[in-house]
Amino acid sequence: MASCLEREINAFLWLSLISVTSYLLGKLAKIFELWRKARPIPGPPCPSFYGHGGLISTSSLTDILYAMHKKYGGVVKLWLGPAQLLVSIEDMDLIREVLLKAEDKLPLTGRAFRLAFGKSSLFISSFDKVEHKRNSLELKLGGALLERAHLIPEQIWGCVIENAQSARANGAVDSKEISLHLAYTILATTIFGDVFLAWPKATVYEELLMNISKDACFWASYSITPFWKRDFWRYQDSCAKLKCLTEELIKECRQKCKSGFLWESDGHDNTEYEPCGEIISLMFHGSLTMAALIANILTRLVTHVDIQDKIYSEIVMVQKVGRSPDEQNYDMTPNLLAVVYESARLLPAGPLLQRCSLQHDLKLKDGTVIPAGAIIVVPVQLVQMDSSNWGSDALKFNPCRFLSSTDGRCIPDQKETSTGHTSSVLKDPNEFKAFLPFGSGTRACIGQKLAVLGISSLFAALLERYEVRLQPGSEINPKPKMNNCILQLLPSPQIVFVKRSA
Ligand code: HEM
Repeated sequence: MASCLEREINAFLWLSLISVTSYLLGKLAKIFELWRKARPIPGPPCPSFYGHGGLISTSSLTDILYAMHKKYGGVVKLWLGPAQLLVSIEDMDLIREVLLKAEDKLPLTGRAFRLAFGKSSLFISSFDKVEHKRNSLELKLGGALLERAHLIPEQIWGCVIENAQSARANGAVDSKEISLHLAYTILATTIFGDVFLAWPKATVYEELLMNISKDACFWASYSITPFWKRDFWRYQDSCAKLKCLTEELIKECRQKCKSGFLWESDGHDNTEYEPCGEIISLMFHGSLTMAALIANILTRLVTHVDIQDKIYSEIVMVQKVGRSPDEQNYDMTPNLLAVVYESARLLPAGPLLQRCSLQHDLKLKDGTVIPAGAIIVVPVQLVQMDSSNWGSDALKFNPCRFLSSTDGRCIPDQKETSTGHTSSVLKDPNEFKAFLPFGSGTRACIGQKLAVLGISSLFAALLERYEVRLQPGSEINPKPKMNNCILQLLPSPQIVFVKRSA
């Protein structure tokens, strides 16, 4: 009896040993396979078993990639660990191909959103799981919601500015703070409509969202969720409160407006549709990215007063012609839109676009094979400031590059202002292969149109009423830095909105 039991234990132990060993051997085989496949990709030799991790901890990844691309060409590999390969693509011919073919995203982004806001079918790794939701949301964002973003009542912006200025003794406002508030108001009013404008908890909601956005990347960076940390639970508590408020707002919207836009199930599956996580994720990503762009535009306008004056002339011109409310101002205000695009070019939302192909190796037309699971990045900040893509003034703020003019100029003159005709025509930004602030390909931003229209309508309303000036003594030479996972100009200048005379 005893020897029978002994034999069974022995058999069990052998089986366990064999399964653990084959599992480890499988893992090892995968690592060797990855090394073999990665070998032809150019890149610096690995300094240790742990790869180039040490290099990355001492300087910014963008700076490292700049040096590596200069030395090794348009495709470069770096090892972040023995089994973690990063491949950076700077070659313009390959970028669009990669962004089209590499359909998945890194799991970390999805993790940050899931940890903060719960289940969402947007901002997740696998393209297969996100494809349907992307398509249906893109339709909604490009239809009725786009119109709402364009038609936000202009008086709202007056109230926002006046309240912000009166809260400060010297009347100057911090450009980053006001931009966050403006972006949040555009997006929330677009998504929730008039219900949001009358909602008494809008300020509390904004504070919670902004506080959470400061910590989201930090808590998601833990590979094991830090349940033992008190601050983590405080963070989770704020996330739960935000979720409750969102549910409350959605409920109110459902009651007050019969046709919701984002919170209706599109009938794709029979499972109960849960819009909360999705709406908070959109509010989170949209508010932060739009705020960064608004702050950037404000900084450009106070430092390029001539351009600000020209945009004002353009807006006056549009008023003279008479703008109908359902008209989208794409062809009416080319100079304003050129400023929006040029600001987005010089300061994209993040320094890198990231992708991966979870299941399959990626074969590119130049013969490069990127192994499945490798982290693929496009150093968008480098690409958008590269003189070989943008000419010798690539580092300069020059909105004219997005304009073509029948007479060779790009800004309206006195005569055009009085007649109401402009000779400037906005070029399609997609004509520029190296213009990627909203990404490109299968996982490109689906909010691009909404963001551009919302922001240009905002600036049309603001500049019509106010002149934006730099507060004397405020720092005007900010450097782009990563803040809450978004590239921003820090420190943000103090600005004053001076009311124009009637
Ligand atoms: C200035 C504002 C914005 C910027 C600069 C921006 C930028 C980006 C970028 C760079 C990506 C990744 C693209 C890629 O990997 O190819 C992205 C993804 C995304 N954006 Fe935006 N975005 C902005 C506003 C918005 C808004 C207002 C919305 C919606 C309300 C939105 C919705 C999305 C969604 C859903 C994705 C994820 C797409 C996916 O993973 O499949 N974005 N955005």
